[in-house]
Amino acid sequence: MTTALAFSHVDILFHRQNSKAAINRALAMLDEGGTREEIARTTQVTVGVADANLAIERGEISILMGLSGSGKSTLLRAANGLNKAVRGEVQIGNGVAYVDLSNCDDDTLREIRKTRIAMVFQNFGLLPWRTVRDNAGLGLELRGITPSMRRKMVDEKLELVGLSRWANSRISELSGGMQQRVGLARAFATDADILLMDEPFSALDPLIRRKLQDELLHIQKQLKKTIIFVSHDIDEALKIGNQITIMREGRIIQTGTPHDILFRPVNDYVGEFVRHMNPLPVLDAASVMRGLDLPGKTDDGFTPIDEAGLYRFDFVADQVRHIGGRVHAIQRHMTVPDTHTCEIGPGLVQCVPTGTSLHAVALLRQRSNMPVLIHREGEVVGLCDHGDIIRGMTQIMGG
Ligand SMILES: Nc1ncnc2c1ncn2[C@@H]1O[C@H](COP(=O)(O)OP(=O)(O)OP(=O)(O)O)[C@@H](O)[C@H]1O
Repeated sequence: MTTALAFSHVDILFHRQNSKAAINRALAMLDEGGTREEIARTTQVTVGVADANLAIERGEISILMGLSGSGKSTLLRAANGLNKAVRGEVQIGNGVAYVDLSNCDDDTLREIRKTRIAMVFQNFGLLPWRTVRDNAGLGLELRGITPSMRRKMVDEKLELVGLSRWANSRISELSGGMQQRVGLARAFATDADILLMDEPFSALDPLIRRKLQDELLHIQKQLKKTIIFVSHDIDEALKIGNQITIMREGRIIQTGTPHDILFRPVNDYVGEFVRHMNPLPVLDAASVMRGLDLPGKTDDGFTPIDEAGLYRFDFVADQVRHIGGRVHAIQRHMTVPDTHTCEIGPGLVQCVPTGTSLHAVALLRQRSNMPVLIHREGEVVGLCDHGDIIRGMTQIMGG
């Protein structure tokens, strides 16, 4: 069971007096295809979310995107029961069974909110007079975690965001960007496995924002929480999301990977959203690689890997050989390599998983000065040389 949270045919409607009759009338109109405006005019009911279906896998970052009023926050708040679905189910999984948040009793809901889900708001609501450690531990304190346990949990997270030596400083002594990092540490310090983030970075200047996105990805790599993240910003969504959902007027228009949203938009509305995006960060090795003939398609049992035919891959010995006889060892990365930290010697052939970004592949090509091999679960399936990288980029950019 890998789904952490699933919305199934969820309708969330608002009526000032919470009139059942008005809401039922609005539901009937929804079913007949009535628009939000028609429903509001006839019944005074606001359609927050209509017929939302979305499954979020454990350990993924799922982004809700859309224009103002499209229903992002309303759907997010249904994930911790702050908004109740008037119809449909919001299922939260615990690895064994699912609980329907819109129909469970108050004790169950309270327990789930206390142990499973944490909400992170814009600017994180830090308390300036408290220390960094006490701010980062606020959520744990509210949950009644003991001071010694709290300290251990918080100090680990402060280390992850590089703020260990500021633990005893007051928030007001920190720069804006550092304060936001305390907020991130706090979000991740809770023992909740699901984080709901409502535009946490939206008020920040672009440079700090990009840095915090990097921090978020860095922490997430280690902690693997399930995150639902509301954003207005398609660049942010494509950078940090494993899954992106585009909403319009309360309805989900498309859900998919960043690649799907960018290259397979379901309609012009989604297409317009991504039209001005730079697609490069989303391209991965699999989208540009050349398939390798394996093994021994050639007379001598080797497969050429560069365009000039100087280097050949020996599938059996797991080596690359120059036609002059020189052997080049292969450095296999079983997970996507971090190009900031990994050392690449010239002449050492890099072999990376299919999900490695084109940007990383291009860097590895440049630093090793050798074509880059691509593997799927350990089996070499393709390669990227200069020509493949450039061809991939120009095709995507419409060249
Ligand atoms: N508690 C509420 N009572 C009445 N209407 C509500 C309530 N919460 C949300 N709405 C309405 O539901 C619709 C969706 O709002 P929501 O806040 O989810 O949009 P959003 O996409 O998050 O917008 P933004 O990006 O501006 O935050 C809007 O028409 C809003 O006015």
